[in-house]
Amino acid sequence: MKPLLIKGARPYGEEPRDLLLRDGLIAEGAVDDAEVIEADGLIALPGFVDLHTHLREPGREDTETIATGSAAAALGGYTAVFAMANTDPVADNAVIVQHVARRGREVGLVDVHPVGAVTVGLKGERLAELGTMAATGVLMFSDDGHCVADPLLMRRALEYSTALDVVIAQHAEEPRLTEGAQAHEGEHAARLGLAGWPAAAEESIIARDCLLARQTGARLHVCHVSTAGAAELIRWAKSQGITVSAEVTPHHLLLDDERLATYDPVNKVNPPLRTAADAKVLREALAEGVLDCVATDHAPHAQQDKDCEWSAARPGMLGLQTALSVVVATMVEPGLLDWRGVARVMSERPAAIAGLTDQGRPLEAGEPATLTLVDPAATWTVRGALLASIAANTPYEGMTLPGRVVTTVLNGRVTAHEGKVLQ
Ligand SMILES: NC(=O)N[C@@H](CC(=O)O)C(=O)O
Repeated sequence: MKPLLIKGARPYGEEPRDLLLRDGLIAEGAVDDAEVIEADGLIALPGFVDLHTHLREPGREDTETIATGSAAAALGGYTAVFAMANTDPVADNAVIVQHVARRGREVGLVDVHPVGAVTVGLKGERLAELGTMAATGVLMFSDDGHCVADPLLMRRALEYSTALDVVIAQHAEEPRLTEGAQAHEGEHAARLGLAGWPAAAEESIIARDCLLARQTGARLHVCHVSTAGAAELIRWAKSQGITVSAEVTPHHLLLDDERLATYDPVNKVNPPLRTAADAKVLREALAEGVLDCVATDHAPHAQQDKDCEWSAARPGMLGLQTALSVVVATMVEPGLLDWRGVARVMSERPAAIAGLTDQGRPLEAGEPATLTLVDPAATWTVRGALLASIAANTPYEGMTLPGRVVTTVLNGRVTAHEGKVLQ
């Protein structure tokens, strides 16, 4: 691999500096034979880490594969993704998680970390073999798409996780409170006659799980926090020294339940789009560090599962290629985060939460050459059909968003450059 010289990029948006990438690392000094990327005006950040991606393989390769999802990730500036376990078959055993990891390595565009299921078949009845999966390198377990609703099962999972030194990521949704739920329980759902998904369904599980994390000393991670009350609970738990971390999705930062008026199922997602007041609190909580990181919850769905009546549509939205731009629009442009802050919420914190040691590293000599170049001045118009995912269910269709990922580098190798994936 030839050395690569990135000329004039601004690490973390600060003073321009040349970055020499050699043998997979950021190096000191200069070389004559380096390939050059002119990066005047571009911002260099550590490669993004997504703790919450649905890659759909095995089982729904008609909507996404590990190859197409990895391409979308690289184009979105990501260098590592955590692939959720709600595949078919479910990733609840060593064979499936090893298969996902191996396919990720074969594709080679992004580090693919399989998430193991907490319970067998995501059924919430008995624990999956967490230890066997952890022995293959699984760092995070989640029944995402489903809540581990049984408090005793959740307690046991947290207890095992401490011995295995892994994270349990909870999809916080008390199922009895969301039976038949279609949208955030509030004014807009009421007007459309859609059954409500109350904030308390999310918040009651978060409160319970924080108490269980305190009891067990485990590392609890809360997926896709979507309400103001949930952010308050996380704030309280952290103030008590409970080891809890939390993510927020780009769509919950930008969009709200006024979108329901369109009656377009592209806006159907789990947890649902909440109120504008919730979104504002989430942005502030992310800026403050109460919420640790941004995670996409990239959830590709087939056209027939989205272009149908609301109640029949599957919940979920694409997110990998639009995440950075939505973070720029919601956090950077309003002055809530600077580029150091973007590095924190998109890369450093998610890497630390999962326990990755080769991602989210400082842009300094001797560190892995794993980084993303962003053009802060560019804008682009989102077209679902042009995204790398097989599915096209983006809620940002036709929107012009600020900030564009120009180049992604994983261990010294360019994986995406100017909108093209480089294998
Ligand atoms: N987040 C979503 O809206 N969808 C997720 C699973 C889920 O959480 O329902 C999916 O896998 O499609």
